[in-house]
Amino acid sequence: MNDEQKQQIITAVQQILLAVGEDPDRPGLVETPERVARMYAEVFSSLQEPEFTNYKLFQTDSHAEMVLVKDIPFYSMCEHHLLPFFGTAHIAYLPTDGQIIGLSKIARLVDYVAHKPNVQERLTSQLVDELQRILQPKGIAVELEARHMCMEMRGIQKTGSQTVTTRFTGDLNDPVRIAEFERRLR
Ligand SMILES: Nc1nc2c(ncn2[C@@H]2O[C@H](COP(=O)(O)OP(=O)(O)OP(=O)(O)O)[C@@H](O)[C@H]2O)c(=O)[nH]1
Ligand SMILES: [Zn+2]
Repeated sequence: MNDEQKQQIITAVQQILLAVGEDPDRPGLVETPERVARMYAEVFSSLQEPEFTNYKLFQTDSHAEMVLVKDIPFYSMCEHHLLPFFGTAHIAYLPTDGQIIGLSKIARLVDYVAHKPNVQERLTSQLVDELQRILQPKGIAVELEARHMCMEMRGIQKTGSQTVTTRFTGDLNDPVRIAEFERRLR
């Protein structure tokens, strides 16, 4: 995020503080707009990166079984209220011809798709689309479990409710494979 973008956020936050009835000049708040600008630069960092490129692929002899990385924590911002939604991502794929990805890069991909305004369904789809582009695996399974602050601290106020989204593709879009994936998650 460049200085001009940061200044636009600072001005906007000052206006919001005024509009909600606060005094943006009181000591506790004078630095807040700049802090919020730095915070948005961080939580929306992917808007400045048009493509996820930070990954490495490796070749194994012939690993063809399901690779599952589960319980990857993520934090995102709901695009309807700009409030956090957060939880865990579980990601599995079936390698094609032994082609695998560094495990940490799967977690980095989760951060990449999470660091922009989103809805949980699109976050789920984007993970699948990116893995397909990067790995061309024989199949992909993605499950996200998340709590939405827009449903908990306001509005309907359903504290602790969880939203679960899934998407399965290729050879993992099969009842036996899905059951195996779900069994490994529990
Ligand atoms: N499908 C989906 N909906 C979401 C997500 N995050 C927030 N929402 C919903 O987006 C909807 C926005 O509805 P609106 O009626 O426009 O907004 P609202 O008046 O603030 O709605 P309430 O939350 O019901 O008070 C709400 O039902 C939210 O629960 C998400 O990730 N996926
Ligand atoms: Zn919301």
